Amino acid sequence: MNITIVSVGKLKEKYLKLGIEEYVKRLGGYAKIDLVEVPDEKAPEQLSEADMEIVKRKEGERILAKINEGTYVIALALDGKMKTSEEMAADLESLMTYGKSKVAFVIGGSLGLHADVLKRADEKLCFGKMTLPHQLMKLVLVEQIYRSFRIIKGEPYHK
Ligand SMILES: C[S@@+](CC[C@H](N)C(=O)[O-])C[C@H]1O[C@@H](n2cnc3c(N)ncnc32)[C@H](O)[C@@H]1O
Repeated sequence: MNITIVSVGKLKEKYLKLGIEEYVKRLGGYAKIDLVEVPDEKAPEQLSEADMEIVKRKEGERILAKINEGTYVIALALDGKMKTSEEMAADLESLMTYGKSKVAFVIGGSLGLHADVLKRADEKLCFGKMTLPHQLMKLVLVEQIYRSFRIIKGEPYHK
């Protein structure tokens, strides 16, 4: 499976970089993982609704430019569907079974994802009701993708 994770903004914190690199390395035996970062749009604290829409739209256009046709898109969103790790593994396995071997996970910037990205998405996935910073979200996501492959392969993984 070819997995792309498209996220907004550059990952700066070393501890997150190291954690993500570790899981990407572990995933190497199961899937090809590409991490794509698109530039974030500068967004001052006080923005009108119209300005927020502009920021999200610009970031959204950059995200969509990185997604090829035929790719199955999973947008990470707070109003998405919550799954257990076993359900996520089963869903990834059925995507592979039905020939959907290119999957892109998309993580929004500080204002979230634009409606156009959500429209392009085949599903929306939620990791719980709490908002995580997008860079930490990326670490949690790669760990869960790794866990999914361990579950798919029936390999031991601490609970
Ligand atoms: C800081 S959050 C943005 C919060 C923004 N207010 C919103 O409603 O989307 C940045 C991104 O991280 C992802 N994210 C953060 N927490 C999440 C969660 N619990 N479940 C799924 N995605 C999450 C989403 O992709 C979100 O767009």
